[in-house]
Amino acid sequence: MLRFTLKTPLKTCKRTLATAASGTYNSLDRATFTIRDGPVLSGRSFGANVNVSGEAVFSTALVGYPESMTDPSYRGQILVFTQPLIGNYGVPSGSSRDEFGLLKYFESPRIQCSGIVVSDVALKFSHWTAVESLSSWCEREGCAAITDVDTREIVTYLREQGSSLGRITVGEEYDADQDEAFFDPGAVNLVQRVSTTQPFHVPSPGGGFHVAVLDCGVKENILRSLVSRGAAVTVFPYDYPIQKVAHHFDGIFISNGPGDPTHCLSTVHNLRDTLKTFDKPVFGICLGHQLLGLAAGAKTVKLKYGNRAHNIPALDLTTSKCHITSQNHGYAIDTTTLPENEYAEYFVNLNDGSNEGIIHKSRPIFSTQFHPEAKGGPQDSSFLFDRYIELLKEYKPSGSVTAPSPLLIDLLAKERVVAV
Ligand SMILES: NC(=O)CC[C@H](N)C(=O)O
Repeated sequence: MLRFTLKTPLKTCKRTLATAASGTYNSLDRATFTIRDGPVLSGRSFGANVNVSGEAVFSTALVGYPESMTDPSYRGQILVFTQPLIGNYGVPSGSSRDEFGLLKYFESPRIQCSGIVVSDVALKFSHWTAVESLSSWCEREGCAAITDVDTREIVTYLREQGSSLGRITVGEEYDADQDEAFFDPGAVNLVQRVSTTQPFHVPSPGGGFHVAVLDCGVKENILRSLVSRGAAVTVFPYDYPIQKVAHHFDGIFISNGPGDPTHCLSTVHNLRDTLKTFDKPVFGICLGHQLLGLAAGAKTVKLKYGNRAHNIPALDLTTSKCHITSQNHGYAIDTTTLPENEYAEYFVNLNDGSNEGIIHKSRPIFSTQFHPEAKGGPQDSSFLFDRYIELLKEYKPSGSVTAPSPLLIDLLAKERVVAV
């Protein structure tokens, strides 16, 4: 007979009563999840004692809640998980760093979404990396969290009605008069809230390349994907006039980030200016892809309810190979507006036909709507980072020195400098 011994004992969050073992949450405060002009669901609060509102979005990913919740692209959103049981492997340490000095488990130093909605929170957790429960993490970080609601009803509604605003209210009953209290993250520039406020530098051991990263809310694993492959990065605020320094670098990278890309018109302007003369490799991911598209002259559209999952098929139109990809976006490039003389569609989404990438017809410039850094997985498309590194090599003049000078780099911060 097979016998399991748990190496890590099951731990229990502090508010658990005996009833939690039988799957009820009577020990938790009452809470309400409300969709504007939509369903109102009663549940139990297991996070911070705060009322929040924002865009209600759903993710069908089965794993990766710590990574998703710390991904700056989720800023201003209430994340509904379709995976019914969330929290069972707890939360890893937010201060652990890897060999590059980057956050080992989180995608940024804090929880970025405003709230989370789950069907069945696991009040007991077990994992060798876990240091606390999902509940205590949410409580400590000020993230609202509601459980014991039917997430199938929410997702059915969002898929039919499209993107909607939602609210989590703790303790009190829903009050229809508060409708004006719904915060619409699409109406504001969220990138300025998550971008570093000063340039910072992450060296790469043995790195022969130096890439300028435009930080619109960059994930740690994007930086790791670059520095682990030999490209040191200097990360600039999203609206930094990159055209003034681009010639010092071997390539430019444009990061992911929250909200509507048309709020970042200064970045679009700077990129357009840079691309007039910068003839080295450029790579963009998600918001970075959309900003590259806008700089190229294309337009972006808001999708009905977006794509958030870890198993979305994207077809590479240059090879006819399909890759399973990780995604988190609500906007997309309208390929009918892409200037055909310069750019071609690179990848297309096999579920809904939306654009998943663009590629320049004669220059080393490409971008993807999906996430090749994929944290959480799958890592099928990580080869795009290898391709970018190959391009950096190909376009680096032989004998050229990686700049700016080490002296200037020493003066820069070593990690992102966040607005308080
Ligand atoms: N992950 C991202 O970079 C998201 C891009 C953009 N905010 C969108 O929702 O489409």
